[in-house]
Amino acid sequence: MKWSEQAWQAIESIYSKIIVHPFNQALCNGSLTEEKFSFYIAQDAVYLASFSRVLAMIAAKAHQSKQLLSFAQFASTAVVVEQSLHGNYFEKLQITAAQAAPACFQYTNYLQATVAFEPVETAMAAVLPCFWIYREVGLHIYRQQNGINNPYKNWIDTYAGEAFDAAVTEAIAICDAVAATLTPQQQAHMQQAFVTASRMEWLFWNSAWQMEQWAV
Ligand SMILES: Cc1ncc(CN)c(N)n1
Repeated sequence: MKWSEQAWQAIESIYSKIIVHPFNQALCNGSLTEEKFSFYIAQDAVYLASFSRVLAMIAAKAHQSKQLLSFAQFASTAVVVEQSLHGNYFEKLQITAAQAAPACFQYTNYLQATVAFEPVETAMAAVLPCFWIYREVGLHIYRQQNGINNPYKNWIDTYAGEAFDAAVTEAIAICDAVAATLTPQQQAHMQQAFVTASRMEWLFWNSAWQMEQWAV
C-alpha cells in the first residue's frame, strides 16, 4: 500500500468530523453568516501568509530539483491564487486584517517549527492536509450544490477546481515518492505529521465557527 493510502486511512475519522462540522455544513448549504465567513477569511489570510513561506522553505530544502520546482510553484499559487481569492472577499465583505486567533497561531507555528527542525519529508507530510483535505472538502461541497445560489461559490470553485486538483495530486505523488525511499520509522514520522496537521485543520474550522478569541 502506498504511504498516502495509509496516511489517509489514519485520518479518516478526522476527515469525517471535518465534513460534518457545522461550519462546513453551513458553507455547503449557503447559510453560513457573513460574520463567520469573514472571520474565517481574515484568519485564513494570516494562515496563507505563513503557509506560502513554509512551502518556499520546503522548496529550498527539497532533495531533488523537480520537487523544488513543485513546491516553489505551490508557494506561488498560495500567494497568487488563494490570496487573491481572499482579496476579493476582503473587498466585498469589507474585512479588515486580523491577528492570529489561537487555532491559526497553533497551526502556523506548528508548520514553521516542522519545516525548521524536522527532516524535509516530514514537512512535506505536514503540509499535505492543507492540500488534500481542502480538495476533498471543496469537492464534497461542490457535489452537494444542486443549483443552490451559494454566496461562497468562488471559494467552493477554487478548491473543487481542476488547477487545485492537479496541485494536490502532485503533492501526494511527491510524498509517496519520497516515502518510498525511507525507513518504516521515517515513514511513520511523516504519518504522524500528517495526522497532527489534519487535527489542526479541524481546529481551524472550529475556530472560525466559534469566532475564537484569546481568553486573556
Ligand atoms: C487552514 C487552511 N488549510 C488549507 C488551505 C488550503 N491551502 C487553506 N486555505 N487554509
